[in-house]
Amino acid sequence: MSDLLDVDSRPAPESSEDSALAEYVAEVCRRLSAGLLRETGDDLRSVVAAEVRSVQWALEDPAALRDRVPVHPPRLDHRGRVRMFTNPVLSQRNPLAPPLTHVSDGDECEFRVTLPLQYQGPRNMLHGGYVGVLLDDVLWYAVRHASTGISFTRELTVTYERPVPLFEELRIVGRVVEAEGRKTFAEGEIVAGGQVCARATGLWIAPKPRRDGHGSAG
Ligand SMILES: CCCCCCCCCC(=O)SCCNC(=O)CCNC(=O)[C@H](O)C(C)(C)COP(=O)(O)OP(=O)(O)OC[C@H]1O[C@@H](n2cnc3c(N)ncnc32)[C@H](O)[C@@H]1OP(=O)(O)O
Repeated sequence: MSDLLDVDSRPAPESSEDSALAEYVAEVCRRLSAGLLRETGDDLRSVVAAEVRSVQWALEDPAALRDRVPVHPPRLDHRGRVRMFTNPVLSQRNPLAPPLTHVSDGDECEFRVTLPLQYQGPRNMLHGGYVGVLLDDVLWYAVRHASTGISFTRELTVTYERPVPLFEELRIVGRVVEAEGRKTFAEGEIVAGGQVCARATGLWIAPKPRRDGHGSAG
Protein backbone atom coordinates (compact mmCIF):
# COMPACT_ATOMS: atom_id res chain seq x y z
CA MET A 1 0.00 0.00 0.00
CA SER A 2 2.79 2.37 0.89
CA ASP A 3 3.87 2.49 -2.77
CA LEU A 4 1.02 4.94 -3.37
CA LEU A 5 2.45 7.44 -0.93
CA ASP A 6 4.66 10.29 -1.95
CA VAL A 7 7.93 8.82 -0.64
CA ASP A 8 11.53 8.50 -1.70
CA SER A 9 13.92 5.63 -1.26
CA ARG A 10 16.23 7.04 1.42
CA PRO A 11 16.36 4.88 4.55
CA ALA A 12 13.98 5.82 7.33
CA PRO A 13 15.54 7.14 10.54
CA GLU A 14 14.43 4.17 12.58
CA SER A 15 15.81 0.68 13.01
CA SER A 16 13.73 -2.19 11.67
CA GLU A 17 13.53 -3.52 15.25
CA ASP A 18 11.93 -0.26 16.41
CA SER A 19 9.48 -0.25 13.47
CA ALA A 20 8.57 -3.84 14.35
CA LEU A 21 8.24 -2.86 18.02
CA ALA A 22 5.83 -0.02 17.13
CA GLU A 23 3.67 -2.29 14.99
CA TYR A 24 3.76 -5.05 17.59
CA VAL A 25 2.63 -2.66 20.33
CA ALA A 26 -0.16 -1.42 18.03
CA GLU A 27 -1.33 -5.04 17.78
CA VAL A 28 -1.20 -5.37 21.56
CA CYS A 29 -3.29 -2.18 21.86
CA ARG A 30 -5.87 -3.64 19.47
CA ARG A 31 -6.07 -6.84 21.54
CA LEU A 32 -6.30 -4.81 24.74
CA SER A 33 -9.12 -2.68 23.29
CA ALA A 34 -11.17 -5.79 22.58
CA GLY A 35 -10.23 -7.34 25.95
CA LEU A 36 -11.28 -4.25 27.94
CA LEU A 37 -14.71 -4.40 26.29
CA ARG A 38 -15.11 -8.16 26.63
CA GLU A 39 -13.76 -9.13 30.06
CA THR A 40 -14.49 -8.33 33.69
CA GLY A 41 -12.94 -9.15 37.07
CA ASP A 42 -10.21 -11.82 37.12
CA ASP A 43 -10.44 -12.35 33.36
CA LEU A 44 -9.90 -8.63 32.76
CA ARG A 45 -6.86 -8.58 35.04
CA SER A 46 -5.41 -11.65 33.36
CA VAL A 47 -5.84 -10.16 29.84
CA VAL A 48 -4.18 -6.91 30.93
CA ALA A 49 -1.32 -8.75 32.68
CA ALA A 50 -0.67 -10.99 29.65
CA GLU A 51 -0.50 -8.02 27.29
CA VAL A 52 1.76 -6.02 29.61
CA ARG A 53 4.07 -9.07 29.77
CA SER A 54 4.10 -9.30 25.98
CA VAL A 55 5.14 -5.63 25.70
CA GLN A 56 7.88 -6.18 28.31
CA TRP A 57 9.09 -9.23 26.37
CA ALA A 58 9.21 -7.21 23.13
CA LEU A 59 11.14 -4.37 24.81
CA GLU A 60 13.66 -6.74 26.36
CA ASP A 61 14.30 -8.69 23.18
CA PRO A 62 13.55 -6.45 20.17
CA ALA A 63 15.57 -8.75 17.90
CA ALA A 64 12.89 -11.41 18.41
CA LEU A 65 10.52 -9.17 16.45
CA ARG A 66 12.87 -8.87 13.50
CA ASP A 67 11.30 -11.73 11.57
CA ARG A 68 7.83 -10.22 11.79
CA VAL A 69 7.30 -9.27 8.14
CA PRO A 70 6.35 -7.05 6.52
CA VAL A 71 7.20 -4.07 8.69
CA HIS A 72 6.30 -0.55 7.54
CA PRO A 73 8.88 2.01 8.68
CA PRO A 74 8.21 5.74 8.47
CA ARG A 75 9.51 7.40 5.30
CA LEU A 76 11.38 10.59 4.60
CA ASP A 77 9.94 13.28 2.37
CA HIS A 78 11.95 15.17 -0.24
CA ARG A 79 13.17 17.54 2.51
CA GLY A 80 14.37 14.66 4.69
CA ARG A 81 11.52 15.02 7.19
CA VAL A 82 9.90 11.92 8.70
CA ARG A 83 6.53 11.15 7.11
CA MET A 84 4.67 8.82 9.40
CA PHE A 85 1.78 6.94 7.75
CA THR A 86 -0.95 7.68 10.28
CA ASN A 87 -4.10 6.62 8.39
CA PRO A 88 -6.64 5.26 10.94
CA VAL A 89 -7.81 2.55 8.52
CA LEU A 90 -4.59 1.48 6.79
CA SER A 91 -1.61 2.19 9.05
CA GLN A 92 -0.30 -0.92 10.79
CA ARG A 93 1.23 1.41 13.36
CA ASN A 94 -2.07 3.00 14.34
CA PRO A 95 -3.98 0.95 16.93
CA LEU A 96 -7.24 2.48 15.64
CA ALA A 97 -6.69 0.78 12.28
CA PRO A 98 -8.23 -2.70 12.12
CA PRO A 99 -6.18 -5.74 11.03
CA LEU A 100 -6.94 -5.21 7.36
CA THR A 101 -5.66 -7.14 4.34
CA HIS A 102 -5.11 -5.35 1.09
CA VAL A 103 -6.29 -7.58 -1.76
CA SER A 104 -6.10 -5.64 -5.02
CA ASP A 105 -5.15 -2.38 -6.71
CA GLY A 106 -6.58 -2.95 -10.19
CA ASP A 107 -9.66 -1.25 -11.63
CA GLU A 108 -11.19 -2.15 -8.29
CA CYS A 109 -9.38 -1.67 -5.00
CA GLU A 110 -10.30 -4.18 -2.34
CA PHE A 111 -9.58 -4.52 1.36
CA ARG A 112 -10.62 -7.44 3.57
CA VAL A 113 -11.11 -7.33 7.29
CA THR A 114 -12.81 -9.10 10.16
CA LEU A 115 -13.75 -6.46 12.71
CA PRO A 116 -13.55 -7.08 16.46
CA LEU A 117 -15.66 -5.75 19.32
CA GLN A 118 -14.28 -2.22 19.54
CA TYR A 119 -16.05 -1.31 16.28
CA GLN A 120 -19.48 -2.34 17.58
CA GLY A 121 -22.52 -0.09 17.26
CA PRO A 122 -25.70 -2.14 17.71
CA ARG A 123 -25.02 -5.61 19.15
CA ASN A 124 -22.81 -7.65 16.79
CA MET A 125 -23.07 -4.90 14.14
CA LEU A 126 -20.57 -2.37 12.90
CA HIS A 127 -21.05 1.23 14.07
CA GLY A 128 -22.57 3.27 11.22
CA GLY A 129 -19.95 5.98 11.42
CA TYR A 130 -17.24 3.42 10.96
CA VAL A 131 -19.09 2.03 7.92
CA GLY A 132 -18.62 5.52 6.44
CA VAL A 133 -14.94 5.60 7.46
CA LEU A 134 -14.21 2.31 5.68
CA LEU A 135 -16.05 3.38 2.54
CA ASP A 136 -14.39 6.82 2.53
CA ASP A 137 -11.00 5.18 2.76
CA VAL A 138 -11.47 2.54 0.06
CA LEU A 139 -13.01 5.04 -2.38
CA TRP A 140 -10.21 7.53 -1.63
CA TYR A 141 -7.71 4.71 -2.17
CA ALA A 142 -9.23 3.89 -5.58
CA VAL A 143 -9.12 7.58 -6.54
CA ARG A 144 -5.51 7.84 -5.34
CA HIS A 145 -4.54 4.72 -7.28
CA ALA A 146 -6.10 6.06 -10.49
CA SER A 147 -4.47 9.49 -10.29
CA THR A 148 -1.11 11.10 -9.69
CA GLY A 149 -1.85 13.46 -6.80
CA ILE A 150 -3.81 13.82 -3.59
CA SER A 151 -7.57 14.46 -3.59
CA PHE A 152 -9.87 15.30 -0.73
CA THR A 153 -13.30 13.90 -0.07
CA ARG A 154 -15.82 16.60 -1.04
CA GLU A 155 -18.98 14.53 -0.88
CA LEU A 156 -19.75 11.03 0.42
CA THR A 157 -23.19 9.44 0.35
CA VAL A 158 -23.60 6.19 2.28
CA THR A 159 -26.60 3.90 1.91
CA TYR A 160 -27.02 1.40 4.73
CA GLU A 161 -28.80 -1.57 3.15
CA ARG A 162 -28.38 -4.11 5.96
CA PRO A 163 -26.28 -4.33 9.11
CA VAL A 164 -22.55 -4.83 8.57
CA PRO A 165 -21.58 -7.76 10.82
CA LEU A 166 -18.64 -7.91 13.21
CA PHE A 167 -16.60 -11.12 13.59
CA GLU A 168 -16.88 -12.21 9.93
CA GLU A 169 -14.84 -11.34 6.91
CA LEU A 170 -15.88 -8.21 5.01
CA ARG A 171 -14.94 -7.24 1.45
CA ILE A 172 -14.54 -3.48 1.14
CA VAL A 173 -14.43 -2.46 -2.51
CA GLY A 174 -13.95 0.85 -4.32
CA ARG A 175 -13.70 1.96 -7.96
CA VAL A 176 -13.50 5.17 -9.97
CA VAL A 177 -16.51 5.85 -12.15
CA GLU A 178 -15.58 9.17 -13.77
CA ALA A 179 -12.72 11.66 -13.76
CA GLU A 180 -13.03 15.22 -15.06
CA GLY A 181 -10.35 17.83 -14.38
CA ARG A 182 -9.78 18.10 -10.63
CA LYS A 183 -12.88 16.01 -9.90
CA THR A 184 -13.04 12.23 -9.53
CA PHE A 185 -16.25 10.37 -8.82
CA ALA A 186 -16.05 6.96 -7.16
CA GLU A 187 -18.33 4.29 -5.77
CA GLY A 188 -18.02 1.15 -3.72
CA GLU A 189 -19.56 -1.24 -1.24
CA ILE A 190 -19.05 -3.39 1.82
CA VAL A 191 -19.95 -7.04 1.23
CA ALA A 192 -20.45 -9.75 3.87
CA GLY A 193 -21.31 -13.35 3.02
CA GLY A 194 -21.88 -12.36 -0.62
CA GLN A 195 -24.44 -9.68 0.27
CA VAL A 196 -23.97 -5.95 -0.11
CA CYS A 197 -24.50 -4.37 3.32
CA ALA A 198 -23.61 -0.74 2.52
CA ARG A 199 -22.89 1.29 -0.60
CA ALA A 200 -21.24 4.65 -1.12
CA THR A 201 -20.80 7.17 -3.89
CA GLY A 202 -18.63 10.20 -3.62
CA LEU A 203 -16.66 13.05 -5.16
CA TRP A 204 -12.96 13.70 -4.61
CA ILE A 205 -11.39 17.01 -5.58
CA ALA A 206 -7.69 17.68 -6.10
CA PRO A 207 -6.60 20.95 -4.50
CA LYS A 208 -6.14 23.94 -6.79
CA PRO A 209 -2.55 24.13 -8.06
CA ARG A 210 -0.43 26.63 -6.12
CA ARG A 211 1.31 29.47 -7.90
CA ASP A 212 4.57 27.48 -7.67
CA GLY A 213 2.87 24.69 -9.66
CA HIS A 214 2.40 22.20 -6.80
CA GLY A 215 -0.81 21.01 -5.12
CA SER A 216 -1.76 22.92 -1.98
CA ALA A 217 -1.86 19.95 0.35
CA GLY A 218 -1.23 16.28 0.78
C1 LIG B 1 -1.10 10.06 2.70
C2 LIG B 1 -2.45 10.66 2.78
C3 LIG B 1 -3.49 9.81 3.46
C4 LIG B 1 -4.86 10.44 3.29
C5 LIG B 1 -5.99 9.51 3.72
C6 LIG B 1 -7.31 9.96 3.12
C7 LIG B 1 -8.50 9.30 3.66
C8 LIG B 1 -9.77 9.54 2.89
C9 LIG B 1 -9.97 10.92 2.32
C10 LIG B 1 -10.41 11.97 3.30
O1 LIG B 1 -11.03 11.67 4.29
S1 LIG B 1 -9.99 13.62 2.99
C11 LIG B 1 -10.51 14.50 4.48
C12 LIG B 1 -11.95 14.94 4.41
N1 LIG B 1 -12.15 15.96 3.41
C13 LIG B 1 -11.85 17.24 3.64
O2 LIG B 1 -11.47 17.65 4.72
C14 LIG B 1 -12.03 18.20 2.46
C15 LIG B 1 -12.60 19.55 2.89
N2 LIG B 1 -12.94 20.30 1.68
C16 LIG B 1 -11.99 21.03 1.02
O3 LIG B 1 -10.83 21.15 1.47
C17 LIG B 1 -12.38 21.65 -0.25
O4 LIG B 1 -13.79 21.69 -0.33
C18 LIG B 1 -11.85 20.88 -1.48
C19 LIG B 1 -10.30 20.97 -1.53
C20 LIG B 1 -12.27 19.40 -1.48
C21 LIG B 1 -12.41 21.51 -2.75
O5 LIG B 1 -12.22 22.90 -2.64
P1 LIG B 1 -12.09 23.79 -3.97
O6 LIG B 1 -12.25 25.21 -3.54
O7 LIG B 1 -10.86 23.40 -4.71
O8 LIG B 1 -13.38 23.27 -4.77
P2 LIG B 1 -14.28 24.13 -5.76
O9 LIG B 1 -15.40 24.73 -5.01
O10 LIG B 1 -13.37 25.01 -6.60
O11 LIG B 1 -14.88 22.97 -6.67
C22 LIG B 1 -14.06 22.28 -7.59
C23 LIG B 1 -14.98 21.76 -8.69
O12 LIG B 1 -15.84 20.74 -8.12
C24 LIG B 1 -17.21 21.11 -8.36
N3 LIG B 1 -18.01 20.61 -7.24
C25 LIG B 1 -17.86 20.96 -5.96
N4 LIG B 1 -18.74 20.28 -5.18
C26 LIG B 1 -19.43 19.49 -6.04
C27 LIG B 1 -20.46 18.54 -5.86
N5 LIG B 1 -20.94 18.27 -4.64
N6 LIG B 1 -20.91 17.89 -6.95
C28 LIG B 1 -20.40 18.14 -8.20
N7 LIG B 1 -19.42 19.04 -8.41
C29 LIG B 1 -18.93 19.69 -7.35
C30 LIG B 1 -17.20 22.62 -8.46
O13 LIG B 1 -18.34 23.10 -9.16
C31 LIG B 1 -15.92 22.82 -9.26
O14 LIG B 1 -16.18 22.44 -10.61
P3 LIG B 1 -15.38 23.10 -11.83
O15 LIG B 1 -13.92 22.77 -11.62
O16 LIG B 1 -15.99 22.46 -13.04
O17 LIG B 1 -15.66 24.58 -11.70
